[in-house]
Amino acid sequence: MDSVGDTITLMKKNQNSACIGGKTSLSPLGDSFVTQPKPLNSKLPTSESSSAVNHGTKSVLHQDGVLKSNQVSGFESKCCIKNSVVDSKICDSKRTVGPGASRLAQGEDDGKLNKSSAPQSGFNSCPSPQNSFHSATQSIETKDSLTITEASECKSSIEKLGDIGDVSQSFDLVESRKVSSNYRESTGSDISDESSSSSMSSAKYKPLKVNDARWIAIRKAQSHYGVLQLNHFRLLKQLGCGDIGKVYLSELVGTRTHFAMKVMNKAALEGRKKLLRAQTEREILQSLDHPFLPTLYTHFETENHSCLVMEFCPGGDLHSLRQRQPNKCFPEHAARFYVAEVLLALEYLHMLGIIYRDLKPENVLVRDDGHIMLSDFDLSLRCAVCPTLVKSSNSTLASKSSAYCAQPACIEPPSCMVQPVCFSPRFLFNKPKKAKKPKSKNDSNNQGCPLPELLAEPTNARSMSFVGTHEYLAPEIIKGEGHGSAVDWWTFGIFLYELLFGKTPFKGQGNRATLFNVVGQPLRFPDSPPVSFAARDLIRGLLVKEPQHRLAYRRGATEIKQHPFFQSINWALIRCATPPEVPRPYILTTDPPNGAKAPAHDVNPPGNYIEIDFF
Ligand SMILES: Nc1ncnc2c1ncn2[C@@H]1O[C@H](COP(=O)(O)OP(=O)(O)OP(=O)(O)O)[C@@H](O)[C@H]1O
Repeated sequence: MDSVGDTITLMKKNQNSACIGGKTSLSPLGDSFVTQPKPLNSKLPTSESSSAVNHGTKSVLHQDGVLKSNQVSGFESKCCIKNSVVDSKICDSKRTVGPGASRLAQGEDDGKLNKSSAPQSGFNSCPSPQNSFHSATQSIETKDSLTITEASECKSSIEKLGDIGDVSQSFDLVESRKVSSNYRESTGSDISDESSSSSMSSAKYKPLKVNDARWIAIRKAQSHYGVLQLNHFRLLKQLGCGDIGKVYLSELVGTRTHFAMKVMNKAALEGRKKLLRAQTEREILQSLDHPFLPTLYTHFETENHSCLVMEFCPGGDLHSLRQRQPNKCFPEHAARFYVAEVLLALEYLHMLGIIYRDLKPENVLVRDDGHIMLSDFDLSLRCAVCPTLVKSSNSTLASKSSAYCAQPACIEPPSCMVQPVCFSPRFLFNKPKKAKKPKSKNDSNNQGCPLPELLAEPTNARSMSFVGTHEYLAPEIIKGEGHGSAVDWWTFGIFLYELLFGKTPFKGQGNRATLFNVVGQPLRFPDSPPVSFAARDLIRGLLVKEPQHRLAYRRGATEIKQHPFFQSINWALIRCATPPEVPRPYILTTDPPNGAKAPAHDVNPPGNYIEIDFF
């Protein structure tokens, strides 16, 4: 095996062929606490597909990441998918605010919000909400350190997935863990040792991945090679460029399984004080197991780079997809579909104590089956969350005063960190003892058994960080008041607004004006396109400036799910719903020009390569 080192070899576009398409085979995940839908597709990857190595073929990459090959004559060196979709994000201008990103007015407007450019006079001269901006600037100035502080103060609600030393052993365990994988271990720390990174992201508690062909391929490769490294992957194409790394379409050599590999330069990260962010992102990714969230298949370090190997989404992002809609707006049914899936992803994240903080169409990727994947966790905040019974099965509020879970209060008992799937039975069978009330007519009609309602949201978490995207920033972030999970519901409202109207509601001439509008301007709807009352009502509920009065503040995602806008959504079966648009298959021709068949273990098969330097 050749060591790639700091220079990574990027295969020429027309050398390997991969085409993405096919039908979904998403695994099931219980809908919050209430439903456990049947697996959508339990048959899944065939050994036939995962072992296929065909040179001189035209290949179709299916949902499970495996190339299904059809013999074709000659070569095809075309990309039949909207290349523009995939390429359109490469190094595009970003809307994200964060350390090192274009925070507030950095580089835009007059730059007065920047620490070094005497910001306060600009803010102090403004009426009403302006004083709040003053504190926003303070937040900005201390952002990096605050982020570190909040990270170390918050005990992680995310399991710390230990490295698995024995590869073959861990591979064997995949099946047997199907049954016992209903909960995650809690950890007392959310900061792992940077030096302890390994190429193994644990499948320990990822029941959805058991039959995933990509997962199986990674496991097999790990048992064959030991720790996976950069040279076990062939980089086929740059998919995008983020604030802390570049993302490449890559192939696990000899397997024809494809991944999105995020490559980050460690020195650059360190220089820009972003090591912690990168680490947070990796740890969050490791903990996820949800149909609408990315899977981290493995991660590894080279001398200079840190690499995350994730699920590849060939459909581009919702921002690009919206640009291609008539009038650059999604029809209401399409918007409903996308926001509903995003809602489930956010709900799951909140249950894990993760506040996402960077929702925007650019971060919602489209899988080849048309369902979504929420990506990009480097701005997310982790904190503890304690599931709280809001409404018992007899429809009574368990306790108004204890209906919300304050972040610090939950750190102590490790039992706080239970998997959502454990909630339902636990509360169903341990109803709070209450004096029995005589049954009303309505109660008896109710079959006596409405499902209990739980709140598992870091609602009361208090972060002072100034992160997000200007047009999407919640007022409490701008005002520097401290924020919890309600910021995600604000951004959710902006997100729905943008999908429906093709623009965000508070956008000003520049970033600074936008921030003033968010804090001080009332919400307005354009006259066109016509949007239903229910949609506008939902947006109004979400875009309430005071987080305490915002929809979902009290009862979390459940409140939003119950809104009439989502009346037609079957939450438990949304993964079976037909997406508004399924991306056309993605084809890359990947055949070596001489038709030579590369051995499965050959990490540098013959052919032309482009050598590129990162950063
Ligand atoms: N799993 C994936 N499948 C396909 N494309 C991806 C995937 N992940 C990322 N990309 C592409 O790479 C781009 C960069 O992604 P990345 O998450 O590094 O940065 P970002 O979304 O721009 O945000 P940030 O800079 O804050 O990290 C994305 O915009 C997207 O186009």
